[in-house]
Amino acid sequence: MARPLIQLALDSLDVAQTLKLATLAAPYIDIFEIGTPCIKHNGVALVRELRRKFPDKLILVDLKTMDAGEYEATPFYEAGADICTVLGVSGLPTIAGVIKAAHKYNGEVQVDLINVPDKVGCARESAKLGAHIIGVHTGLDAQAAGQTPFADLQAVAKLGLPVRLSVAGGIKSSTVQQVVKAGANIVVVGAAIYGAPSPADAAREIAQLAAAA
Ligand SMILES: O=C([C@H](O)CO)[C@H](O)[C@H](O)COP(=O)(O)O
Repeated sequence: MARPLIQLALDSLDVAQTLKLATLAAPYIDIFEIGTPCIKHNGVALVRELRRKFPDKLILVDLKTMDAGEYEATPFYEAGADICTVLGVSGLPTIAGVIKAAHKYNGEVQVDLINVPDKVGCARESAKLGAHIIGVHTGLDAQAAGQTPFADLQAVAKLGLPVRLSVAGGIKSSTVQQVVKAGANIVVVGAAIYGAPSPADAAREIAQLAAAA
């Protein structure tokens, strides 16, 4: 398997803080995720700014699109996003719309399984439609209620779908190897990096652990 990619979730609303964190962690990060609260607050201009500052990084915009897939995602691909997310619960026509927008800009689509009741079924159908990445995701509120993404990751990985698997939801240095061994190709890390005393050291440690798993 190729080296797992590390995705840093940029979840601050503040642009200066977001750029500072991205700069500190950049040497250890493959994908910058502009988190949902951050993209809602700052909009497409932040995609352009990150693209300009980090021409060699992949940029994922965590739109979590729920409707009007092609219409909503198009300006973000146009601004330089490599990957946009769409909710699995949005349904197949919306997912297909984001895939159509991605094709126009040579981009990719991640279907986020957050709160999807039948995650295995949704992952199968999304892969059939042409989604590139399936995201197994325990959101911040579900994490606060004690949930984790580990069992769902195992269930989706077992399917052996022709897609990359991303995992998000409180991943940290003590769990990164567990998710890579379970089949994650992309490991998303937010709080364990931005909440660490040294985000750069935390990012380096997590990247090294993932590569060694
Ligand atoms: O996607 C996220 C969340 O739903 C807010 O939009 C987080 O960025 C994602 O969960 C990663 O952050 P951590 O769980 O803190 O690692």
